Amino acid sequence: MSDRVEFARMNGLGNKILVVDMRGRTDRVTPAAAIALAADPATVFDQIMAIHDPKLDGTDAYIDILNCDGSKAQACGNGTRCVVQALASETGRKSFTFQTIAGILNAVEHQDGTISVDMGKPVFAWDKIPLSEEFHDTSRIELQIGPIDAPILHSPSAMSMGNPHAVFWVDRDPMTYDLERFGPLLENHPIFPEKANITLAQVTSKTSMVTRTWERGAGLTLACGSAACAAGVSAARTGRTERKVTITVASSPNRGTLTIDWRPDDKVVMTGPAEWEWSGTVNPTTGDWQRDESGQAEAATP
Ligand SMILES: N[C@@H](CCC[C@H](N)C(=O)O)C(=O)O
Repeated sequence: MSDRVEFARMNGLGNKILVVDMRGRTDRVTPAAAIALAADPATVFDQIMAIHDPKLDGTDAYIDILNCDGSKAQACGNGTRCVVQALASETGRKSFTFQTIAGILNAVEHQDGTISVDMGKPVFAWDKIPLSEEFHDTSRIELQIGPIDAPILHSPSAMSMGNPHAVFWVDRDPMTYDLERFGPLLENHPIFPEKANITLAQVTSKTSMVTRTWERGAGLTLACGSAACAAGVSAARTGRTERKVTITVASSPNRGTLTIDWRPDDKVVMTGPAEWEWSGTVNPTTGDWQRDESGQAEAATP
């Protein structure tokens, strides 16, 4: 087994993704490799999407997801779009089925280059999100930050999109809140035994919202796809919007957008772009890496 594999530096609305090709191997990208790659300014990333051989009939690949702190994640919407773009470019195929620790994901690349991922069904039960306290109604849980009589953020909607999310409803642009300060406090709050991704969501019409996310295991990122799904579903669930919304991700370059459609069959479909930046090789155990000389000119292979 070679000590190096191919990888691509990609992004989904600015969410920094490394797509690592682990097919044909039995080893894994180690947390140590992830931490080393995240510490290098040239390879700094939010999530690694490691593509493995399929484990289940009917699937195209098993995807392992690592945050930049080396922890595992159950879902990564922006990263999944990057994997689709990489594999579509390699194979010419347009639709794929992946297995992750959270379940099966179907995805398709459209004619215009955008990619739709069926992110599965949302989960609202308090012990499945999970929360550490019983809440009959998780669409508005007791949690606040700031002065007790004038909280800055309060009563988020909690849910799982495979991974845990809390969505705080705000009435002005999410960029005007000090999420860098509140994010770590909320991510690590004891109410979230497995921590949580923290999103600020401003509803701007029945079909549009603006979001910004502090990610579990990654901190302030430019975009988070599963958080956009959580915000879209939570907004519809609480009657703030319709079930199909356009989400402007406030922190992404040029305030990019994702479409979130919570379909009648309960599946959440996220649609948006993915972008290849450059390719190289990496040692999945140590994180030692090298950029392809001709990387800029190559097609988007993982
Ligand atoms: N950026 C991702 C979410 C990544 C996982 C998250 N940090 C977690 O630990 O749950 C996305 O686009 O969904």
